[in-house]
Amino acid sequence: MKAERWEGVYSFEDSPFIMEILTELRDERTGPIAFRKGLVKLGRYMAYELTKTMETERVPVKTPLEETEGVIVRDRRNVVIITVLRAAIPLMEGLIKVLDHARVGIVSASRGKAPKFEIEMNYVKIPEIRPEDTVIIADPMIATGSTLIKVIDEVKRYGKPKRLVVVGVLAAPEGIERVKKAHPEVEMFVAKVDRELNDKGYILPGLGDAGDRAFGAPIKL
Ligand SMILES: O=P(O)(O)OC[C@H]1O[C@H](OP(=O)(O)OP(=O)(O)O)[C@H](O)[C@@H]1O
Ligand SMILES: O=c1cc[nH]c(=O)[nH]1
Ligand SMILES: [Mg+2]
Repeated sequence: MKAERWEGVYSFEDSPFIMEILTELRDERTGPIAFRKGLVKLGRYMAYELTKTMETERVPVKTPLEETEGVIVRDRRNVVIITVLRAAIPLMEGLIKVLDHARVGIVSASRGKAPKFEIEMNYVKIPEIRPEDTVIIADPMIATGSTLIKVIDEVKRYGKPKRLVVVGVLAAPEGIERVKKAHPEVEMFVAKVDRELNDKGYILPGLGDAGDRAFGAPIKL
């Protein structure tokens, strides 16, 4: 895990396994089945990395032979995962394999076209957020940051957690800047910080439209 140039922002370029998964996700030849599987794998591995930043507790444990000392990851018991539709569905599936006690919130967020990138958010189901909770917002792409800012604004209405963490695949520097400006306390864990955005708001080199790659492009009726 590598600290980025923004406080509380981390990437995983030093993890060959995460970089291999990212490479497969980027590859235009990767179809939806492998793309979804890649997101699940990445979610699981990033959750495992996240547990290294969580509070632990030493506990007594009795083996069949004698008593010894064990460990529990205390914070793992108090997790809320917020899944940002659509592309975060497989990412959440991976995260919850490690963070299996998690309560889950679902929000829809659909980004409009450039240059306004208005966010439509019309489905919001979020559980109560308690002071001991680590809230993990799962969204694979942080591009302009507009989606994330709107989701965090909404999440904060449900309570003040111990930690507010974003788990994503790729982030653009512009998006990180905007999110950190709006919500400085947010921590961000992404596989990689990419170069820039193009004029349509896509991350470069990126992986394309994460929702479409995972589930197929929707049609307008
Ligand atoms: O940082 P931003 O510029 O706001 O863009 C990022 C958002 O774009 C994608 O969602 P999209 O709106 O394409 O919805 P989808 O997952 O349904 O395709 C992605 O999953 C993020 O939620
Ligand atoms: O590159 C991008 C930017 C926003 N949303 C995506 O799915 N991909
Ligand atoms: Mg999309």
